[in-house]
Amino acid sequence: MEPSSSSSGSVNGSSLMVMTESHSQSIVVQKDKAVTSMSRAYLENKAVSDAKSLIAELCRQFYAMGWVSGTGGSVTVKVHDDSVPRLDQLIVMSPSGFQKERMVPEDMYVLSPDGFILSSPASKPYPYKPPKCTDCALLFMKVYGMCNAGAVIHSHGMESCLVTMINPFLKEFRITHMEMIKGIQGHSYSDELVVPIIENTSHEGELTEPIAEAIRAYPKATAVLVRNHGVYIWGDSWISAKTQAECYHYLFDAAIKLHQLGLDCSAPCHGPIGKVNGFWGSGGNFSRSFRTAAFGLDYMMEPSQHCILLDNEGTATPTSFITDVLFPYALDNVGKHLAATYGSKETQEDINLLRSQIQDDFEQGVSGAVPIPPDYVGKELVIASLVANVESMMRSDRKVIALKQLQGHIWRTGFQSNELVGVVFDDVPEALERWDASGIKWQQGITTTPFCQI
Ligand SMILES: CSC[C@@H](O)[C@@H](O)C(=O)COP(=O)(O)O
Ligand SMILES: [Zn+2]
Repeated sequence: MEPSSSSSGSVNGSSLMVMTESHSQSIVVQKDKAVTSMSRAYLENKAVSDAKSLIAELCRQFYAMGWVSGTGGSVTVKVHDDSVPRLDQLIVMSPSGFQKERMVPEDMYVLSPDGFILSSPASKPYPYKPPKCTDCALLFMKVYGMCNAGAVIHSHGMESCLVTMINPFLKEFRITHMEMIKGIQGHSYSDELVVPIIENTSHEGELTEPIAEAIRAYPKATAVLVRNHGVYIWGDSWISAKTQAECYHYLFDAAIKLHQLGLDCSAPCHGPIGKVNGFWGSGGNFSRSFRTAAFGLDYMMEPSQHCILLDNEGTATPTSFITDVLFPYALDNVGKHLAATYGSKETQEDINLLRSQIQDDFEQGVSGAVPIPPDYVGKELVIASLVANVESMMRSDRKVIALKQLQGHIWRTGFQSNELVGVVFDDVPEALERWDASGIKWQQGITTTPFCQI
């Protein structure tokens, strides 16, 4: 095998001059005024050659799994060196247009931490093309920079492509209640895993900014799907990236198969998908999975024949508004609200409902229920015990009408006094106006919080 040669080049578009000679002891990278000297010995040390061998081995495995066939897909890892912070570690990338299962360590590129090619593979005779670093290099550098990753895998696995085609309008893949979700960094079994979907472009490099935007919008994500193309997956180390890639592919495959069975992977119960006037929705979770599609697909609705029923949480308004604003507001204001409206018919009805709920809770042994004293002990003591019960119910996220009704009244006061200001997704007002103009009926389908109108 011919030795690797050093060469000039950059994958990040900055000016660069690399001065190398095959016998020299160091490689000098001059970009603008900064000059970096890199020992040739360091570029050829064991850690670098281990990283090159690792990529060759991973590509053979990924080829066998159908992730990198037809030269598609690509892999990059950082050169592991305990003494160097991850952001300063050298980077190894696979070559472009190369049959992945036939790659050897000498075919790899070595890049500086900021994306300058420090070492290129030697040319090979016809019918090989002149060597070129992977077209994914810019994307890989972006992921390294934004996510402090240790490795990135770009897969063309069929499941990662098909899962983006089930609904061409969806901008997210969502799945929940699958054991393999635990394999994704920061997720547990019952979490909802959300993977952003970006649109494909003619050239791989043009995906760089859309991927960066998706990473900014989904800080928890460790993968981005590219519609009709494949997926980018990263992790702290090559082991983490590989493990997650296996889990992601499993979950994409599961979602496709569940869909074929008419089942919805984004609903906790994985119940039947409901068909809504020409496009698929899901039984219990239509709005979350399909919010993007729903707000864009009104041309499929026939005026006056149907009504769009909108959920609030995650559909019209971000879930974070409910969890971070509305719930804390109700918690903070329950005592104040009860004290201010204690004598009103509405609040007395709320209190009666709570009394009867708490009575049931006692009988059924629900923990956290605090006895409510009779009225004659005085308003203050009654309110104190009501507040304790409401706090306990909210901590356990109880879905009982007694709680929801009281919360609704507290939020109504908050909206009326402008202490609360509603938030809706950007596309909601425009969609509602369009539906109104087209005669399409719509309704906010809030059953448990009737007064929480945004
Ligand atoms: C089947 S060719 C696919 C390529 O155009 C690209 O999508 C890809 O993933 C691999 O790019 P490469 O430059 O060969 O590393
Ligand atoms: Zn690709």
